Amino acid sequence: MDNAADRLIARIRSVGNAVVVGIDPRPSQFPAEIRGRFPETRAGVAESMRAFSEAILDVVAGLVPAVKFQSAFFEEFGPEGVAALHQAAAGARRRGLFVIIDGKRNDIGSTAEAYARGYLGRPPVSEGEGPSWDADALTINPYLGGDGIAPFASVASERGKGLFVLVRTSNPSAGDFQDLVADGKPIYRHVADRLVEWAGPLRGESGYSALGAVVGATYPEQLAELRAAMPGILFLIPGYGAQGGRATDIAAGCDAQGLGAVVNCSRGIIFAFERPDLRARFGDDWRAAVSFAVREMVDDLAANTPMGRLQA
Ligand SMILES: O=C(O)c1cc(=O)[nH]c(=O)n1[C@@H]1O[C@H](COP(=O)(O)O)[C@@H](O)[C@H]1O
Repeated sequence: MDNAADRLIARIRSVGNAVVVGIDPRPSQFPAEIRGRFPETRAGVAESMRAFSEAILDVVAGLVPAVKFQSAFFEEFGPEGVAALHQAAAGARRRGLFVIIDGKRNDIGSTAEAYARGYLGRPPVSEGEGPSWDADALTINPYLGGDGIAPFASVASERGKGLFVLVRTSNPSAGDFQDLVADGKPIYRHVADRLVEWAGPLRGESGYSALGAVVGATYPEQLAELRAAMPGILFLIPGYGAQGGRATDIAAGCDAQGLGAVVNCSRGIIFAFERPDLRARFGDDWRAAVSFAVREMVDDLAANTPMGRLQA
């Protein structure tokens, strides 16, 4: 079974950047062309989310290595929304993208097993049935400790899948609990240190583990501290763009070759057509604005972080 970190790094090398396009579909912001096509019923909005996601995937496939689907926006619309997520994730895989489902799941070990089988493995159904979700990677929450992580790590190892564990989140209240000091170090450092232990058995040929960490772009000091404390751990870095994180803040999250991190941007890319400068430039061609925003982010990261070395 191949290793998810190796697979993601191979895609990063092949496209020359480590941008993750975040698909966080907010229907009220969809282009009129898509909004006008579907009724405002639950099923209609879910259909519009599928159509919008597919259009974004058409634009970004071949430009970036990975996409991250924010499950919340799909779950909001019930079973129809979840079905739209399922179809969109399958569409991303068909286009050769590495698919991260952002569900921030976890629970007690025996329940976590079901999440792990569901998102990354196989449910107990007859052989002819495929996996339920077949994501390449899932975001998970470490609050329950080691027995909540173990089932995910075991399925990830068996099935060549990846995990991103919340270590230092990007939100304003991140420090409420994560910064509390226990036994001489903040909680996020405890999580980081345990994660390094959990990640060891999932290390791939690239030197990076399939068990990675979520570290926000909005706390650059902690990002640099965690990079030094967590060699061999891939970082999923959200917070670029709409939350204020800049490329210069992210630079310390990479290794000397420009590897070691993938950088998510959701609103800043998928709704780039709302920007007055891009509206003036591309008019109603909203896909062109999205494509421009991806290239702009790639260039920004290449110019201001070691990720420029990925283009060599
Ligand atoms: O796990 C995540 O992806 C995540 C962790 C975190 O600390 N901060 C964070 O913003 N995210 C997610 O990353 C995305 C950020 O979206 P934008 O702010 O629109 O780029 C959203 O889907 C968030 O739920």
